[in-house]
Amino acid sequence: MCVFGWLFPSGYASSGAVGLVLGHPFDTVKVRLQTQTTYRGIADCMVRIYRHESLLGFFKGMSFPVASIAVVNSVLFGVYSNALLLLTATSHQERRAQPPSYMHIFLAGCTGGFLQAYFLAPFDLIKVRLQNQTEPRAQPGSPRPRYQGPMHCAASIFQEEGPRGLFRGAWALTLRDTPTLGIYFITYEGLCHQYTPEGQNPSSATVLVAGGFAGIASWVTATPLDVIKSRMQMDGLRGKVYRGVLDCMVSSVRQEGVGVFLRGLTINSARAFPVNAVTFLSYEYLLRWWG
Ligand SMILES: CN(C)C(=N)NCCC[C@H](N)C(=O)O
Repeated sequence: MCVFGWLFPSGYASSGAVGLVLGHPFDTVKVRLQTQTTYRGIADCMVRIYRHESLLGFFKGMSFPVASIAVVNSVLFGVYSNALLLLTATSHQERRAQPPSYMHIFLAGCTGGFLQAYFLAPFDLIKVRLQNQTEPRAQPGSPRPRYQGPMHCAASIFQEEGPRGLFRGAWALTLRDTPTLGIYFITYEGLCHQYTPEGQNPSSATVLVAGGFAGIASWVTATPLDVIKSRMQMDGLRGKVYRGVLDCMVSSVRQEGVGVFLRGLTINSARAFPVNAVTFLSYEYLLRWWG
């Protein structure tokens, strides 16, 4: 069953993409709050984006995440399923009767998170750079944004910062995703186990609720490093140059206090529920069809 993650990414593409499109406006507000200090809060940021950039401003940088979701989720869920298979020597169906230990679930989730971070890094970098462009849609005579679109952004980063530039912030992203994806899968499997009769598959309602809470639990714990990751990805563009993840943490705390680590927490959590409810529903159904 475990090759399904690599063989059937189209299921992830359609289901994951819907959640991603719905969640993108929240993601844009979160990224702006984490990297720009001019906004006074969620409402101020939303009003200013709407007034200055129109509704389209909320959807900046969306195309690459939508185009890459199938690959990123296939790596994450494929590695997770295969790691669990290696650790427990049981198939998905057998695991309903013989649930794996939480330690195995955590380790498999961390492995998935670690490996997916490298596939996600360049797409996430381009997304964050485009989301941070505050120029309204190009009109004759108006100033043009630095990046004209995702391909232009990728090419410019490649030219200006070299191939390694496309992986700016990848270390912070790996530190963010490795433990938090362990938490993600533990929360999901734990809630499904709790609310499903012995030996049965969880109902769709259980999957949606468990997936939603898994998203919230993982994003709450991921937010501090999410702030650092977003700042590292914007590094250099606005003059500040961090010497590494630790330097970024120290200088952010010095300038803005420890509260800086909570930037975007509320909006991250609100976005996490629907996006991850839909993601886990597609994961469960793909496993059952091809499991
Ligand atoms: C805390 N983290 C990094 C995660 N839970 N990641 C996996 C879920 C990713 C999903 N597409 C989302 O954007 O929420």
